Amino acid sequence: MLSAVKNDYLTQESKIEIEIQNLSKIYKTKNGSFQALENVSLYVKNEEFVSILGPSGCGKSTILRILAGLEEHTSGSVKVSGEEVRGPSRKRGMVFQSYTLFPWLTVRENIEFGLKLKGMKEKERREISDRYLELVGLEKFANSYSKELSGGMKQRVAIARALANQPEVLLMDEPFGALDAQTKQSMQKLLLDIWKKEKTTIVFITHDIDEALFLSQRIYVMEARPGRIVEEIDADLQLFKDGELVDVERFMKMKKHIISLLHH
Ligand SMILES: Nc1ncnc2c1ncn2[C@@H]1O[C@H](COP(=O)(O)OP(=O)(O)OP(=O)(O)O)[C@@H](O)[C@H]1O
Repeated sequence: MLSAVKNDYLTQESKIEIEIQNLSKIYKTKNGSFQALENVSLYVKNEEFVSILGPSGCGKSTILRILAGLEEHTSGSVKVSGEEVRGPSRKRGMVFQSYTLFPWLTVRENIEFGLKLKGMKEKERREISDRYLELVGLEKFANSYSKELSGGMKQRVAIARALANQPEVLLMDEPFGALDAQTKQSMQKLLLDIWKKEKTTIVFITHDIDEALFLSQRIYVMEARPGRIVEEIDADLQLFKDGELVDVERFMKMKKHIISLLHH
């Protein structure tokens, strides 16, 4: 069982980008209140890819919304880059499961949206959108509208849009949850490539064990009622090579262990 932040990370070289200490969240409801999170503590190092895995309703999205500054917490401390989170910030990019592109804007305009808001000049915006269009392989669709794209393509635009703002952390809430298995797999591979190239710190929410093991360096496993972290798992174990599972035995062992935690 792990209910507190590991202490040994303080001795490691990488800087801590996200630090959550004893986070609790109580929602006010019609009939009173509902405790969604209890004493959640976790950390994410700079350039790390960390997943939060847990059953439906355990509070994964609540953690992400709090990190994004979209939801207030009841108690505890939530710091990103050393600063207490007090509201939304462009330093934290979000990618949700449902496609949140502006339908009246082209792919390029969607990617440039935040940059335009910041007052960036067109030439500079264009250079950035070109770079991210290329990164997600959508150069040919720069002038298309959201309705002309497949689900996977829309998520690629959403990722490009989030990254174009140069966030310090990328918060991803089941971004591939609505995609078919094949598209999901290719998106996972693309995301890993992007993460390696861009060196972004990523917090990834999922209830899919295979996905968490494939993508993450570390996984926080949660249980529900109230939402708590039950274990922190080191997943960075060369289970995969070039996107293919190479250590089947170890993978199955870890998967079984996580299933036992989820059914605990
Ligand atoms: N605004 C709200 N008011 C009251 N209760 C809420 C609110 N938002 C979430 N909850 C409750 O808090 C709990 C955690 O919700 P949350 O969406 O964070 O879970 P989750 O793990 O992301 O679930 P899923 O995987 O299904 O998206 C759930 O029981 C949910 O019903």
